[in-house]
Amino acid sequence: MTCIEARGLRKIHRGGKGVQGIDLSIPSGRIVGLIGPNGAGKTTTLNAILGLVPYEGSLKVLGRDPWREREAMMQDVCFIADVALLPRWMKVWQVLDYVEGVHPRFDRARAEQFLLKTDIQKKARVRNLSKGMVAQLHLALVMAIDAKLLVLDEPTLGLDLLYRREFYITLLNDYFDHDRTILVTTHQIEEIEDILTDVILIGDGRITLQDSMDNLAQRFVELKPRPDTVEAARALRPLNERLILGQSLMLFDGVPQNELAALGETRQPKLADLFLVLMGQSRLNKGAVA
Ligand SMILES: Nc1ncnc2c1ncn2[C@@H]1O[C@H](COP(=O)(O)OP(=O)(O)OP(=O)(O)O)[C@@H](O)[C@H]1O
Repeated sequence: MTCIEARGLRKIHRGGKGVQGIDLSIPSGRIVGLIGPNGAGKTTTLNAILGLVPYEGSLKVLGRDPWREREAMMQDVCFIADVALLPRWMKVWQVLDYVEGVHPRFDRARAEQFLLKTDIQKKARVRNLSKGMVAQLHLALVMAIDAKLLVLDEPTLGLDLLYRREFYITLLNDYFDHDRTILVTTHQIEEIEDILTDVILIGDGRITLQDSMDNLAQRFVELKPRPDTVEAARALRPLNERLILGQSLMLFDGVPQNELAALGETRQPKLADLFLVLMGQSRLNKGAVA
């Protein structure tokens, strides 16, 4: 089943920036990273998916139109924004009471069970919790909601490395299953690349790449050619070549791995390196057109 389907999705803000007409197809049961530089259009895309802004084009989330059927759609959707905003004056047990009161799919016992694994006291006020604890509390609330789609916009912003790691591990172990879909944006690509099943790269409101991590691993190969094979490797038209300590490192798209292995050392590129090359290229192409 398809979780999110967009055709020609367009949301232009005053000033001309925004999302310039994108196609998306996200099947259920995937963990998808929406990745792009500052101002790329990630939050605008998420806002359209969450039915928070009107848009042009067609968009279906869990079979519904988010703008016209937001209330029904949100019964199956959960969202964590980049700032874990919880009322600072509330005590933790009051937060639990509140969510229990407003969300039909909230399992309070499950949230409390999760909180037991943290240092968060139920009688503590939100304002006295550390940033990491607020994120843990937020996560406890979200994980106790039986949603089909979880949308996370920079969920670990401002957290230290330990909290960030714990956040994703908990999410994977205690929340994700194959009926659920997670859509996450983050600038910390290295930290999520191992948990993603799919990647969407977005830049200047346009999609540069949309593929599964498995396909990316097949498609893209990094090669450190031997000195005597550098020219032969260049003839295979790498997407990019850079020098590391005087040695050439090339990135290829769609050249068979065994062909490249004959020319030197090959490895799978890190998502962050792929991002830098593809985003750099889309900027260069834009420059060429302009
Ligand atoms: N309400 C608005 N009015 C005018 N321009 C806006 C508005 N919201 C966003 N923009 C512009 O649209 C573009 C996309 O913004 P968006 O917030 O979607 O990017 P983003 O990829 O989430 O960026 P970041 O990683 O910095 O959060 C940016 O150039 C931004 O300045």
